[in-house]
Amino acid sequence: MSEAPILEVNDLSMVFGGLHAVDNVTLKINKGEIVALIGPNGAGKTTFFNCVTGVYVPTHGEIKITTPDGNQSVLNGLKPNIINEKGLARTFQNIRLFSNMTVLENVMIGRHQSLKSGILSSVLRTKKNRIEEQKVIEDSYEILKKIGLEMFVNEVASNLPYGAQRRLEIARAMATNPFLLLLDEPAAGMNPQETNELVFLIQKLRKEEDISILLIEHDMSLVMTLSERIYVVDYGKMIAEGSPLEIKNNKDVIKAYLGEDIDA
Ligand SMILES: Nc1ncnc2c1ncn2[C@@H]1O[C@H](COP(=O)(O)OP(=O)(O)OP(=O)(O)O)[C@@H](O)[C@H]1O
Repeated sequence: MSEAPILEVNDLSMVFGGLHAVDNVTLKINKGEIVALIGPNGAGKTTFFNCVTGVYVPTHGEIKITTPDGNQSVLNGLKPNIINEKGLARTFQNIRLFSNMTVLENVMIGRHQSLKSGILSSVLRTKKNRIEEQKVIEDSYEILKKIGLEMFVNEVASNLPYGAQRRLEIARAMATNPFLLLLDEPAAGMNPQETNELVFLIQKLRKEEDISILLIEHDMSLVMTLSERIYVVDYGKMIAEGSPLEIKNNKDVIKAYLGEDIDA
């Protein structure tokens, strides 16, 4: 019997006033896949992410996950922190780091949710709390090593080169121990070398950390290189789904992108 998809979104709609930002979208992600969600500006991609990660409660539809231990749950109506605890982590279109904190501290914030000590033991600095805090520091450093940012460990986040700041966001998301990572335009603003490093990093995370990835991206070369499957939305509606080759040759997609460069 084949495994259940780790994410299954059925007939999802999000209506703002009269605007159908997401209109009856169905999408699934299987374990270990790298999947892209693409579409012209304003097509509804970020709104879709916001529904899946609990920022918005969808107007209609169901969002269901199957965790690596086989537990299924419906995410509709859950708060973002609860969805994060269930194993979905995301990054945002615009960098959202704690810019005055160090690189390590930014990752530790993501990691802290795994702390089991209560507030009282944190205040009293009990032995259990001190041990957990040390573990958070060690785990956070290990994550920075995996992402290739350990050389910046004590640097203030805002001092990092742009591409490294974007990777730090991924590190912070990874600190919450996700099985599914949602990346919203991870290559936005990157130069070609930073984009190449990002491609390598995403492939490495999938391979070594046993996670799946759903990404929104306008850089078609990156999308075509990384994705096994691509979903295309336009005006909130799903207009195509397929392999990179199928999507490249799809007439509806070419029409939606008319005037935009979809050559890999
Ligand atoms: N909170 C909101 N209230 C009202 N309208 C919204 C809201 N959020 C998004 N929209 C509208 O929904 C539509 C889809 O926006 P969304 O940001 O999801 O598109 P997108 O595909 O991510 O675009 P881009 O590629 O430019 O980031 C747009 O018309 C946008 O103006």
